Amino acid sequence: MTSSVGFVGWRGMVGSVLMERMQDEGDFASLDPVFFSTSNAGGAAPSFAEGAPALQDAYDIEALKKLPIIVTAQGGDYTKQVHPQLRAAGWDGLWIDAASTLRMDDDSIIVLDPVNRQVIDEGLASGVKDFIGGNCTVSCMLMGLGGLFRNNLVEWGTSMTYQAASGGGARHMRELLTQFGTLNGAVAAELSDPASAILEIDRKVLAAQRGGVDATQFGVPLAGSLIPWIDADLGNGQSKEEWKAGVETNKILGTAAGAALEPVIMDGLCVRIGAMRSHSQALTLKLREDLSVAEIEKLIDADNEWAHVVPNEKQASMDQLTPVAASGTLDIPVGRIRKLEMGPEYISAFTVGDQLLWGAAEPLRRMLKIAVGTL
Ligand SMILES: NC(=O)C1=CN([C@@H]2O[C@H](COP(=O)(O)OP(=O)(O)OC[C@H]3O[C@@H](n4cnc5c(N)ncnc54)[C@H](OP(=O)(O)O)[C@@H]3O)[C@@H](O)[C@H]2O)C=CC1
Ligand SMILES: N[C@@H](CC(=O)OP(=O)(O)O)C(=O)O
Repeated sequence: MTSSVGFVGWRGMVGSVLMERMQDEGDFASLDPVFFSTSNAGGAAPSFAEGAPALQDAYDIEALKKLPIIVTAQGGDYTKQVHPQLRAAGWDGLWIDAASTLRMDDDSIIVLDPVNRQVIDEGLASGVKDFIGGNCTVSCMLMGLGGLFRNNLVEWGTSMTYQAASGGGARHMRELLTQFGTLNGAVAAELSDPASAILEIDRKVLAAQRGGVDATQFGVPLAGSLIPWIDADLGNGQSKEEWKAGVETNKILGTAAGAALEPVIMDGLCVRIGAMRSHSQALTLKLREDLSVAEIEKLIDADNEWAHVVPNEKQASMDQLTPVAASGTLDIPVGRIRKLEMGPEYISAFTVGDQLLWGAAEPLRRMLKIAVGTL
């Protein structure tokens, strides 16, 4: 039997990756998809969905209401506007969403099934209707280090992130490349002359960064630089992206004082860098026990089929622990694992994950399969 599912936001960054994964995995075979658009109602459904009706208006509550499941990667403004209207109209279908809007609501679940399948199953059984994808860095961290978090071994941690341009969306990726092009163009003549002075090249690049690059999306140059702030300013010195690390980690794990998993203190600094895709993070973890590095590596490797340990060696780290290596794959490499000088319970780790896959599209894809009973 096939299930009717409405898709909103299917042509954006997260949505495109989701559609690609669903095609690769043959997911549409068990679905009757209905595609919505905020900008092109009446237009043709995507070519990969043979037989799907024309695009419907994503703001048409009556059309949305007919569907038992809606999957959206349209963004937070859309969720803010449409979700309450749908619920007020009596719709009690499943809402599966990439946006952060509903994540911390009491009656929503953050989905990351390799980490919290039990929470998802219990939620479905008890009538929860809103299933929301987690923040990209949090989801990638828990996929990589689930073996420590899920065994109640982490007392606290800091996550210092290196987040790619793609976290901002398609226009941000394009702007980064345009900026690199502008900088290259500013010194093209000097670069082609091996005898030209490096200080002159450096001066011209800096002049272009300070005066000549298009920074409409990022607000400041990112090419050849970085931006040590992501998402809103909470007014207490913390960015909203940094706040998510603590609250979402605990919500996904279902921690509580006295429960099987104790609350974990997570905080850190989130930084945008000039990588195209895939978010990286350097972690400092205070463990509850003094485990050997070999035991730690074993737990990480054994937790799920996508996390794997990269030996803490120079060449392996350079080859396997980068955005270039991780992008486009579901692998979550975890490396640079060693005991820190602070004491035997303090370890470092470095992990990279494609934030458009495990950080966004894949948990939604899998949640949909759980909802229709195929996972
Ligand atoms: N980017 C990331 O790494 C992550 C994003 N998220 C969340 O997912 C949600 C969607 O993010 P993201 O996919 O990056 O957003 P995008 O901006 O890429 O896409 C959102 C919508 O923009 C519209 N759109 C307008 N112009 C274009 C265009 N030229 N190409 C494609 N779409 C266009 C489309 O709607 P329409 O077809 O109706 O016109 C599309 O569905 C957000 O809530 C975000 O916070 C979550 C985790 C990670
Ligand atoms: N904030 C992330 C991307 C994102 O959309 O996150 P969230 O879903 O938590 O808003 C980034 O900029 O890299």
